[in-house]
Amino acid sequence: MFIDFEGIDGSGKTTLSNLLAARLSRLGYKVAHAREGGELRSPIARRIRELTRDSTLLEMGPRTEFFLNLARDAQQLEEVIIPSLARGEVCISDRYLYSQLALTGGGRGLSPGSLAAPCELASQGVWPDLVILVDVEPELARLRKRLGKSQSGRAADSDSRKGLAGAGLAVRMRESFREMARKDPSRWIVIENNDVPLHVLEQQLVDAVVTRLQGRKSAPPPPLAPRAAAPVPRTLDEVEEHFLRALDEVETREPQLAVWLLGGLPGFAAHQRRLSSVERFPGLTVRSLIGLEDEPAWALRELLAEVVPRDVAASLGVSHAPQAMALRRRLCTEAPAEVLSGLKFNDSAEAWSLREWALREGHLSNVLCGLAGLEDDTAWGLRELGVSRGLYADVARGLAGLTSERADSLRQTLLGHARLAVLRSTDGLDTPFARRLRGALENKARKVVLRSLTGLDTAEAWALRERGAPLTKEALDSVDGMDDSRAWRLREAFVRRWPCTVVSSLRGLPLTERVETLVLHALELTGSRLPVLHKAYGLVATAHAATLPRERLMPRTQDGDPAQPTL
Ligand SMILES: Nc1ncnc2c1ncn2[C@@H]1O[C@H](COP(=O)(O)OP(=O)(O)OP(=O)(O)O)[C@@H](O)[C@H]1O
Ligand SMILES: Cc1cn([C@H]2C[C@H](O)[C@@H](COP(=O)(O)O)O2)c(=O)[nH]c1=O
Repeated sequence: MFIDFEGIDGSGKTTLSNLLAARLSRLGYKVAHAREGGELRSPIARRIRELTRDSTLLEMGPRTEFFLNLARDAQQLEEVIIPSLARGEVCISDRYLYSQLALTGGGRGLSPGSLAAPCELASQGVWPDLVILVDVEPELARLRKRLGKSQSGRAADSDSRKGLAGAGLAVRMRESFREMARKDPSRWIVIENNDVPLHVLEQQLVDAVVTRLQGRKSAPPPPLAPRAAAPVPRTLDEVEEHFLRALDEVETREPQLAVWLLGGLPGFAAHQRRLSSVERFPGLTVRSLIGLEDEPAWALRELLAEVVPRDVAASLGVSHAPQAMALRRRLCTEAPAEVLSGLKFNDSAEAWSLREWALREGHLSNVLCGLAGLEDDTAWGLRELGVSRGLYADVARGLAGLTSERADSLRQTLLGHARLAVLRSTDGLDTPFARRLRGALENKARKVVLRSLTGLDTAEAWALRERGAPLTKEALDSVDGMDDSRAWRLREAFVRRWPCTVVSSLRGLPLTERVETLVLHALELTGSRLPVLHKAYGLVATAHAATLPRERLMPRTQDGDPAQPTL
């Protein structure tokens, strides 16, 4: 029997397909996983995968990508799947040709009819007996994926061609997968992976598969009790209560995700939750302090500095506060990368003394990344050294914030080596070079181009946003905190398509009636689902923190004294 798992990135295919393989083996079935632990079995398929992910190959067209992906699947089929099926095994695959139909048809917009014949050729007529669509809200998939990356120490923005089109691609692919499942219900099973514990999903899956393996006419998978629709807040004042209730539920299923969702949230409620998670997840808890500079945040960082130094250093972001600099001096040996990247836009003598120390210790590439915003001779000398040593991407990262001709001329030099890093270095800048580069890469790296518009109020920026908004949410990310009428028009026009991003783009604005109406509308449209509720709470908590006196932010003991975090 051939079983294929499909779904968007981060939907849980690898997790669930591995769990199924292990359970079936324990039940005595002979099982082969064609991509155990996420690694394709065929070495040739792995090589092709590397090619499709290479972020230097921005010119790769959708047809080339399609044929490469078909080649990868054809090779897996020939080398792994067909031999396994011939041995009478249950063969499990984590993606097959359906992924290519969803990517190239739904995602990239090529006519689905034209893709059928090449897929048929690649398949040799072998199609799965059962396809399991792991369906998930794209925003939740992204949150889980980022959490997973943070926990495994992988960089959140590590470059890959994947994702460069923007998050809208996953939304379109999801629609395409759902459509395929709807049209072929005897082959496809849909497993919803939003708010059901993994062990429940695993059991549901095992039951459905064993039913088929025993030759029983497969009933549709046992439906889970339908989730009661969450009540929707009626005012912004009710958002906190709704969010905290939802967070309690997440905590029972995915405790790490519950901590991750506290990221950057100011205020008493979030701090209280950090205190209760700090013992179990000290690193994640302290990372959730990013952007916070209140007393409880400093106290927690102090407490954890020796326990999770890298996480504490990362939680400082690019803060220039004296407490941040004192912690960086303490942590530089254990966490050089985090400390040095936190020195962006920091021209103080203290920052330079940390950089000098780091150079003596051989951390040139980390120093280069932290030079953003600095134009003095020493910074330029280091950049020249970086170029001479081939550290192109690090030099490019350290050009962020610079608008001089000299900066643009270096960007031009670096373009042949590190295009995406150069593009990112133009974030928020309106220079002739930045405009040219955005024009050249708009259709090749739409996400990065749109993100680079953050805060820009130019005709070029608005035109790019208008063109990008129907395709992907990052067009809305770049209007974060803007009160401009064009920003409002975009938000109101796209709230149905990108509700989460529309809500988060309001963060930093005062809670006016217009803000309230739009946020409540987004919550209504989405049935107050967690990702939108999370963003809504972010903006409410931020607005309240900006108006409350500092001491009100301190968690208090029952006697009214400031609570001290303890381990
Ligand atoms: N129900 C769940 N509860 C908790 N964590 C989950 C759940 N489903 C998925 N995850 C987590 O989400 C992340 C993504 O899952 P996974 O790697 O299995 O997805 P995937 O579909 O294989 O993604 P990709 O296609 O990008 O490889 C992992 O860190 C996984 O542990
Ligand atoms: C570029 C891109 C691809 N996909 C899909 C389509 C492909 O089959 C797979 C390849 O990725 P994997 O990590 O080897 O599973 O992913 C996608 O979902 N999003 C993209 O941007």
